Amino acid sequence: MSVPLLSVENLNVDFRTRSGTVKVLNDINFSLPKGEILGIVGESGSGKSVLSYALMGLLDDSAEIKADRIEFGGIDLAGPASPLASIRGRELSMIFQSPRTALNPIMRVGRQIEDVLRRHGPVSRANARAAAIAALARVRIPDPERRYEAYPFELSGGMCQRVMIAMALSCSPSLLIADEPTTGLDVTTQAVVMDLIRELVLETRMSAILITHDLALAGEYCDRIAVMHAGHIVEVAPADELRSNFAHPYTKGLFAATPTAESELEHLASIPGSLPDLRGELPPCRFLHRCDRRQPACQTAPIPLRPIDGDHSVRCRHPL
Ligand SMILES: Nc1ncnc2c1ncn2[C@@H]1O[C@H](COP(=O)(O)OP(=O)(O)OP(=O)(O)O)[C@@H](O)[C@H]1O
Repeated sequence: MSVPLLSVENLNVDFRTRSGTVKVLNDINFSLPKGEILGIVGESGSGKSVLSYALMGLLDDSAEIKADRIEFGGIDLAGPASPLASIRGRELSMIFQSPRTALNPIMRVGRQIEDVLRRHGPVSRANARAAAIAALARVRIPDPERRYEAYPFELSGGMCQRVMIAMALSCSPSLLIADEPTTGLDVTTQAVVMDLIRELVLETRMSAILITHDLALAGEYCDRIAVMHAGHIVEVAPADELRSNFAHPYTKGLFAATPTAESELEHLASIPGSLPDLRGELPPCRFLHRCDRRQPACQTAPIPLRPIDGDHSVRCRHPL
């Protein structure tokens, strides 16, 4: 098997707060080959954004990050001399939800791209404008010379997200992390933005992590999907395998709650209960109190993510 672009082993993130330690991520393990799109899916509060911020080194000082290994392109990102700050924006890039708020409202979008190029890339002042226009053209923005001059408020939400993608890709990163990149966009624009991300991944052989609460979106655009619940990866599998052979009761619940072209609204089921409070003692299975398959053995630690078939792993004592 080829060496993955990113390997994460036993990543844990706690936050120190006035009301105690919040154990947000626990025993996170996954790897990402070159050219693959990995979806990270889970309901709100499951830890998807904290995971992406931890990988980007963007968590604030209240976060305590521990990992046995985070290796990116052969570089150790978990050690004390992590070069993360110097590769962020260049090798590792991120796009966020709400592109309009991520862009500077009083600066022309072309100049914002130029700034990124000049900060991270080998682009001279004389070439920056042409390079920024080329970056806009690459994300299929029509009439890029004219759009270079636009302010964010003059562009639609979909166009702003393309500008963000242009900025993120301007230095040809090896990994793009997209955190809910289509939130707030209408369905047609969502598809245009996701098609663009997929095309660019294929074109450049970069890898991508798509963070989303939308299992259907992940199923359509990702090669593999990791399902998160309350700070654990509870299941990971190739997208098709997950759809046809999900093994974790939480994944089953997520599928039952996900609309499809055929499903009718009244047949969608919500997942019972809510995420556990992440302060204080937590059971080894954080889904325990919501699960209709729980058994006494589910209270016995540890419950690791273990392979059940090829590239398919599950963290459950009593899988489906
Ligand atoms: N700075 C912080 N201090 C304490 N707890 C935090 C902090 N940041 C995040 N959390 C907690 O971490 C958990 C995971 O949050 P996160 O934002 O990663 O969830 P998410 O899955 O991305 O949700 P959403 O889809 O709503 O963005 C939540 O319980 C949240 O309250």
